[in-house]
Amino acid sequence: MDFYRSGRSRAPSGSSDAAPSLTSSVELSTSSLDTSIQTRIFKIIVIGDSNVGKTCLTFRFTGGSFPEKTEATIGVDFREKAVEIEGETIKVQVWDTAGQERFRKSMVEHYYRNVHAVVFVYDVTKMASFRNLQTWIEECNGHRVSASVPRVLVGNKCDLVDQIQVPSNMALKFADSHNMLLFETSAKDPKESQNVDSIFMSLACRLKAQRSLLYRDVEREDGRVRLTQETETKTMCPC
Ligand SMILES: Nc1nc2c(ncn2[C@@H]2O[C@H](COP(=O)(O)OP(=O)(O)OP(=O)(O)O)[C@@H](O)[C@H]2O)c(=O)[nH]1
Ligand SMILES: [Mg+2]
Repeated sequence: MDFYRSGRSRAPSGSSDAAPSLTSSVELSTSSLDTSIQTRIFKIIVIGDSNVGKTCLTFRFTGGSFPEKTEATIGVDFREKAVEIEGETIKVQVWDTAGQERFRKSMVEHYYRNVHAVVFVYDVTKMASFRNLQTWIEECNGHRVSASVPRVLVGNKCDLVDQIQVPSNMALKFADSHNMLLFETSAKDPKESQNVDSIFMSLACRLKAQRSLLYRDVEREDGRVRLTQETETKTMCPC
């Protein structure tokens, strides 16, 4: 699994296609070293039926508020947030995908390419959105997303307590059977904002712990450096 790093001249709109993987040995000038190893980027996609609240959840995490008004997402919207984990600043790049088939079909390949983690969302007040999770999971599996890519399940709109259709124990059973953590939350309720944050933070922590690219053996010669990439498993995480 490769992790993107910012400072390598790729905007979110460049998508994973434009984001070349790091090779095992990279030569950079000293001046570009600072920017190239500054920030790792984790690509997290948010998937689920239209209207379940994907845009609102990603907005809550990256912007800290609930959007007054949303429209159906067309293609994908990118939102980013820099988070600090164990002293390392990591950029969480959230791909807010479209739930409507007609707005997503040309983009699906891009969603799954080089994805680092997947957030499946359903609406706790709409049983159909929960039942459809199976289809979303099949789509994800159909795009050869590795089993090592962490996945979580999110039941949104818990503030609508009188309208809940999906019981927690049913959701928990489903999550367990797919080896996912379950978060029940609300993008709308400000008291739930920490819970929304923890969806993405738990993934970022897992990704950081799972595999870490380390740069070692920095050789400085005539203002140039050689970086050697290593992969290491880490277990420490503050989350
Ligand atoms: N009560 C309540 N409403 C919510 C919550 N989250 C989202 N909504 C509302 O649900 C509707 C759909 O939200 P979006 O975030 O646009 O849904 P989406 O999943 O992004 O939809 P697509 O872009 O079409 O896939 C909007 O009217 C939101 O205001 C929530 O936590 N509670
Ligand atoms: Mg949306």
